[in-house]
Amino acid sequence: MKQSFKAFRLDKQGEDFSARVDELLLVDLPDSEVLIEVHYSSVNYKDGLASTPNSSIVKSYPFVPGIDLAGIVVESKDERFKRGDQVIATSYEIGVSHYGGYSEYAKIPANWIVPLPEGMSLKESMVYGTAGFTAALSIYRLEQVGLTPNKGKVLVTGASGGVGSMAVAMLAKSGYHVVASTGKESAHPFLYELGAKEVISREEVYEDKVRPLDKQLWAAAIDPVGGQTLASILSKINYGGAVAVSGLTGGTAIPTAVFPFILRGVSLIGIDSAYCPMEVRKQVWERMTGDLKPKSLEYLSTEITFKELPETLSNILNGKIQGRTIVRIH
Ligand SMILES: C=CC(=O)SCCNC(=O)CCNC(=O)[C@H](O)C(C)(C)COP(=O)(O)OP(=O)(O)OC[C@H]1O[C@@H](n2cnc3c(N)ncnc32)[C@H](O)[C@@H]1OP(=O)(O)O
Ligand SMILES: NC(=O)C1=CN([C@@H]2O[C@H](COP(=O)(O)OP(=O)(O)OC[C@H]3O[C@@H](n4cnc5c(N)ncnc54)[C@H](O)[C@@H]3O)[C@@H](O)[C@H]2O)C=CC1
Repeated sequence: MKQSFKAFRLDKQGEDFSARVDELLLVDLPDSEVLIEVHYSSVNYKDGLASTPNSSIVKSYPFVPGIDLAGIVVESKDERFKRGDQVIATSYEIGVSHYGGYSEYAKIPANWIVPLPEGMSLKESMVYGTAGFTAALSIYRLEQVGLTPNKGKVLVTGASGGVGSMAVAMLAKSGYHVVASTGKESAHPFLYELGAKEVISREEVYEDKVRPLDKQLWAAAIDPVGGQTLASILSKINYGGAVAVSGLTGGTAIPTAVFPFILRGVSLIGIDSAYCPMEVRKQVWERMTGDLKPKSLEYLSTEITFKELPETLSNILNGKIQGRTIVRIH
């Protein structure tokens, strides 16, 4: 093992903010049971937020962001893991208050680690990353309240992004009629290729007004956008349908009324990937190697290195990313 290693580190002293690749020592890492040689990480919207000077995500500096990582165990003080094991670590406090994946090495609490499922490579696990896990968890939760392909069309918003594109590909793989909504005309061929049956504009979901109830269009929706888009979706969901909301790229306030809930029995399901219980987490990761695995995972992702991180983190906040971006670390 090298004496020092590379990590993308944020620092803030007063008003001076910096984000650059630094040399770190093992003693710089937070003390945790499992030392991992990181092979891949990924770029999520939350990583973009974390890497801004006035972030609502990172509470203290210096800090290494990256909410996702996959790699090989170097040493472990916990008997559940041993040297050479291939593992995934996403969520919890990783990349939030615990040094994250943009680092050649990471020390992670054993309770936060998922063994790499059989049949999945480290690289594939990061093409999924938190975004893919969130899409899969959304499907899992919608199916728990009765969603099946014969119930009708399923809307996916923010469809060109990480959670959105993963949701389109996984739903299509499972036989759903997917309606993908995007603000980017250039993303239409990509979304059809992922398996969307229809691609619609953002305005076809929300234009400028939310009606208390509207025409019933979709059996369910996966919504990483939130805000007025979510309010509008709720008014257009079929009787007895459900919406799984995970994100806030379109805003945090939801100007809705009680009518979809009390007159159509619509359910609003909150999706949290960060503290999703380990038992459910493992089941969802297993499904991503099986029935939910899209036909071409590679097609969904772009690979970058440390060098391209600053630009990519800024681009994801500006809606300029298509699909998933993985970061090759080792
Ligand atoms: C991959 C996942 C995602 O992408 S999720 C989307 C990205 N996340 C965010 O944008 C959340 C960033 N956080 C905030 O903007 C704020 O913390 C807040 C608006 C959620 C609340 O801010 P406020 O200033 O009102 O209060 P506190 O920060 O002091 O928190 C109040 C209370 O809530 C607990 N809390 C804060 N963040 C989280 C969280 N992410 N998950 C669960 N709980 C959270 C915090 O600990 C406080 O509880 P307390 O019991 O008082 O400790
Ligand atoms: N609840 C949870 O556990 C998780 C939440 N998230 C949240 O989900 C959202 C998406 O995350 P990623 O897929 O990583 O980001 P992303 O940047 O890859 O995708 C975001 C998508 O939203 C679209 N978008 C941006 N502004 C919009 C608007 N005003 N109206 C409609 N669409 C808009 C973008 O064009 C893009 O397609 C973020 O808010 C993120 O914080 C992501 C993962 C886990």
